[in-house]
Amino acid sequence: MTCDIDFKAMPKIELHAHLSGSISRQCLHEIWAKKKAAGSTHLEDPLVVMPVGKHDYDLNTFFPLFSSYIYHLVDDAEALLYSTKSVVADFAADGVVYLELRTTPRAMPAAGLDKAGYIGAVLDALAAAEREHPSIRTRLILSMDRRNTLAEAHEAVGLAARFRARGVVAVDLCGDPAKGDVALFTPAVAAARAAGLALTVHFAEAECSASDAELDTIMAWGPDRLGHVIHVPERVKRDIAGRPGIGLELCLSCNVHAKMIVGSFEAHHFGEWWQVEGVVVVPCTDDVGVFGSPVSNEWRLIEEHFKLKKVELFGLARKGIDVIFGGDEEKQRLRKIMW
Ligand SMILES: CNc1ncnc2c1ncn2[C@@H]1O[C@H](COP(=O)(O)O)[C@@H](O)[C@H]1O
Repeated sequence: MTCDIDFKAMPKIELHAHLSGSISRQCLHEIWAKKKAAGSTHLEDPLVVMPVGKHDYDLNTFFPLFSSYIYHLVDDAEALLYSTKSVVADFAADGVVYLELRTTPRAMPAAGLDKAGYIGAVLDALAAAEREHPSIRTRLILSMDRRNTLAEAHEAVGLAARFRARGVVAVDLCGDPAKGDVALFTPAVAAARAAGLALTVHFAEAECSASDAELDTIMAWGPDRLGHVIHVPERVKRDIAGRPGIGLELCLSCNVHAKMIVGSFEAHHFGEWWQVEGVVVVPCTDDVGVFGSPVSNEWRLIEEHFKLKKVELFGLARKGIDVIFGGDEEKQRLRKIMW
């Protein structure tokens, strides 16, 4: 028997959403159609490149979507503004009342935007979207990419510090888990901490990124939140559970569709973590534009596969407020909205 919750109407928070991966195919198509009509793109229609209903991207086919397609399509200020506003509108329509988007600073030479210009434009778009959708508040996290050099990582941290007053709250480490050595980023993480920024890190996403050395390095950074948290040995699980207040951003549909876990939803480690004392589990979408499951559907899947009762679902959703990076005032606003 299922409970009768309207998961779309339920006020929700979303803390792990990559901007470029959250753009809907329809929005990408609209951007493409406009460019095509103006004769300014030779790219194929996104609805051909990423057919509607196709969500089975694995880690080998997923990352190239950005470098070989989406970044070439969303490559100017107009497309960036349009797509960012569309992402926020989609989350707001899905009942999200607080959204932390994350993005990797990237220059857009065709638009004359350097990395700072890119972040400024994203923040402008978030502010405009909030004016159009007053139910939702947004913050921005800047991602360091595992393929970055240390200098590039420092640049991302510097931008995060520079744009703090405009709503950048944290830094993230993301990117292809098969690439890079996270130990390289320790000085950049220290700089982020010194600047008062929060820290969230993609953690044990793939077997190849779950070596003892990598997990120990990341845990030594003292992350506020961890993303994915899949290939975690018992020893490290105990370490996580021994850090009260740590947030776990778990992305069920992403992990299932990308075959990052063995088995389907009922095998997801959400089932293992959601009741662990002190740990705050927050269901997130990761890349709703690619994996196609809005956060309302992630909650529905949780209800379906883990049989949480209504009071448990609402309690879990509200608990997520404790681990947002948006500050006390925002937490208070959310506690009023979320029962
Ligand atoms: C399987 N889940 C994931 N694991 C690791 N990194 C991911 C990711 N999903 C997205 N990204 C990272 O986010 C970038 C796209 O958004 P932005 O251009 O930054 O807005 C991707 O290039 C990748 O580095």
